[in-house]
Formats: sequence, structure tokens, C-alpha cells
Amino acid sequence: MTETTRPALQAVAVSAGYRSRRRNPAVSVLRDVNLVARPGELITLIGPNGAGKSTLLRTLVGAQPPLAGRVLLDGSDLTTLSPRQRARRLAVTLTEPVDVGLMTVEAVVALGRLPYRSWLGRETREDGTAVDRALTDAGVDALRHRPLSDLSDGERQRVMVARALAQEPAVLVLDEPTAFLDVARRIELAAMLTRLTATTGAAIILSTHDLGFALRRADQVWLVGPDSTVTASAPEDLAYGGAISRTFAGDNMSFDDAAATIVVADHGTPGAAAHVAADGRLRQWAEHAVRRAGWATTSDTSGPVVRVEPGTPCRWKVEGTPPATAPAEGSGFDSLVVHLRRCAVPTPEHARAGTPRPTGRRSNP
Ligand SMILES: Nc1ncnc2c1ncn2[C@@H]1O[C@H](COP(=O)(O)OP(=O)(O)OP(=O)(O)O)[C@@H](O)[C@H]1O
Repeated sequence: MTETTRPALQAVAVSAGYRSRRRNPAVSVLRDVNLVARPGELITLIGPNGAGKSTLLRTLVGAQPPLAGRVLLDGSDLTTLSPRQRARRLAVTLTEPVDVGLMTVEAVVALGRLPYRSWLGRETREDGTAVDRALTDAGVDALRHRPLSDLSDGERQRVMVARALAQEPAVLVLDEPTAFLDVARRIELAAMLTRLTATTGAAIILSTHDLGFALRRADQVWLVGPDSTVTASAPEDLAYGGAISRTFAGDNMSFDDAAATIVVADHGTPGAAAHVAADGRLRQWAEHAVRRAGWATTSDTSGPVVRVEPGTPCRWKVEGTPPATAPAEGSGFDSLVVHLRRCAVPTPEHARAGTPRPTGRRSNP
């Protein structure tokens, strides 16, 4: 993939929004959007609730016309393509549930071949091969004879991806495909989509609220900001440059680089921070416990230091905290969290109100 590769999908000065049936002015949700999806790229679309992700996706796939600008599919203006030409290049799974009655998984996936059928509607050998490949690629081959109505939400989600794959599209657009998936299925889906960009050369664009998923896997992130703009960039640039934090973090939140997620200072103030001295996974989970206790973690070793030794349960020792909190050692993360919470020194206001002083930051659950 190079900068000179012809875009699979392109938005040129697009404004996206809604035209009222009555003569009111159109409501513009996004303005002057310029985006390029290249073959083989995995692109994640993120943004706060109501920012305009679904509006943008619907505009990019031609489900609603842009208020201004053009969407180009493989160089051709979307509005000049027939539905059949469009469907051979662009596959979409939106969040709306699809009512397919008692159809089997295989029959639903075969619907993806309709843009290739002759007017007689006969299924060809190519259709069968494409359906088999889509079922395998999406990991739903074992479900092929089951009625779609019997499946779990996560299974159904994967079947809808298989149906889209059967279209053998150059661009695959998925609206919130991670919505119903547990952690393991999300990781599987991410691996599957990454594999598909390599094997099929398709550009895959998906919206998600899962920041970790969006940042870890994407070649490009499209970030819909609160100011009606969309920023396209490498995930690292958006995270490191602070755009993610500015978009998602409120007054008492910030972006945690290590966890690739937003952390909440729901009972915290800056100041209570500890350095964790441990290695590898033990350090990660010890830092998790420290943050759960309402403290921030820091690389600064001049303040409190939490030393953790491996074991089941682990042994811990806290150095440099106020003396009233002794004993400052124990075993197991539970007692470490209890200890750190007790270390909170009441501020005058909290002492008067009879509540403990807030300490550091807390990770999102
Ligand atoms: N049919 C419609 N007519 C007018 N405004 C709409 C319509 N659908 C959505 N909107 C508005 O457009 C804005 C963007 O909505 P959209 O659904 O695109 O956001 P989103 O980023 O997908 O949100 P979420 O993360 O909550 O799914 C919102 O203010 C919404 O109220």
C-alpha cells in the first residue's frame, strides 16, 4: 500500500447531515470532510455519542446523499453507479437488526451473491465458492445449517460480516461490529478483519466505541470531533498528540496511554501518586490495583513506592507513605488497595464533611 495507490473510497469536501422535508434549512452534522480509504487498510471510526459516526457512514455508502461534496468509490462518483455496480464494490452491515425469518446462516450469506446473479437468478459455482470462503473467513462455517434466529447476537454479527464478505467487495463498511461481542470475540474479530485486509485487499471501515480496539488494530483512525470535523491520522499520532484525550476526556478524565483507554478521576485529585516497583505482568496488575485504590501511577521514585514480589498471593510493601497507615506491607492486592485507600490524608473540607479525601485517579471499569 502506498500513497499513490488509487483510493478505494474517497470523501471530497463532504458535508453530511439531514434535509428536512419541510422547507427548514438542512441540519449539517459534519462539514468539509476529506477522507481517503486505500485498498488493504483497516480504518476505525471513533467519536463521542451523537458526534456523527453513523451519519458519516450512511453518507459514505450512499444510504443518504451528502449535503455537499462527493463520495468516490474506486474513482467513480457514487451517485453515477447503479445499485448493482455499487453492491459489487461496496458491502455494508449497519446496526439495524435484519429480519430474515427462519433462513439458515448459509442462505443469509448467499444473499451477498445477489449482485452477481443473472436475471434467472441461478446460483453458479463461483457463488458457491464465494459463500464457502465467506463462511470460513468469518468463522461461522460450523453454523451454516442453523437458522439465523437461533443464534446469539455475537454469532449473528459474524454471520452478517460473512454475508458482506460474500459480496467480495473492494470496500467493507461495518457500523459498530463489536457492539455485542465479548472480549475474546472482539479480539477474534479484530484478527479476522486484519487478516481479510491482507488476503482480500479490501478497505475495511468500521465504527466502534471500543477505543482499545480502535487504536490497536487500525492503519488509520477517523476521529469525529465535537466541532463537526473528522481528523484522519495514524492511531499513535492521535493518541500522542492529545486529540483522543481532547475529544473524549471530560474535566476529570484523561487518556491512559498504557491502557489505551480513558481513565476517570471520579474520586481523585492530583497528588496521590505512587511508583510501582515490579516486573512485567505483575507490575501491570499492581498498577491496576494502585489506580483502583484511587491513586495515580508515576515513574517518579522520590514519593511513595509500592514494591510487589511475585507469589500467589503476591507480597507487597509500601514505602514513603504517611506513618499513620502502618503496617505498610501485606499480601494480596485486596489488602494493598485497602491500605492505599486508608493512606488518603483528609483535606480540611473533607474532614469537616466527614468524608475521606479524594486521592488519585481511577481507571474506567
Ligand atoms: N434522521 C435524522 N434527522 C435529523 N437528525 C438526525 C437524524 N439521525 C441522527 N440525527 C442527529 O445527527 C447527529 C449525529 O447522529 P449519529 O447517529 O450520526 O451519531 P453517532 O456518532 O453515530 O452516535 P452514537 O455513538 O450515539 O451512535 C445527532 O445529533 C443526531 O441527533
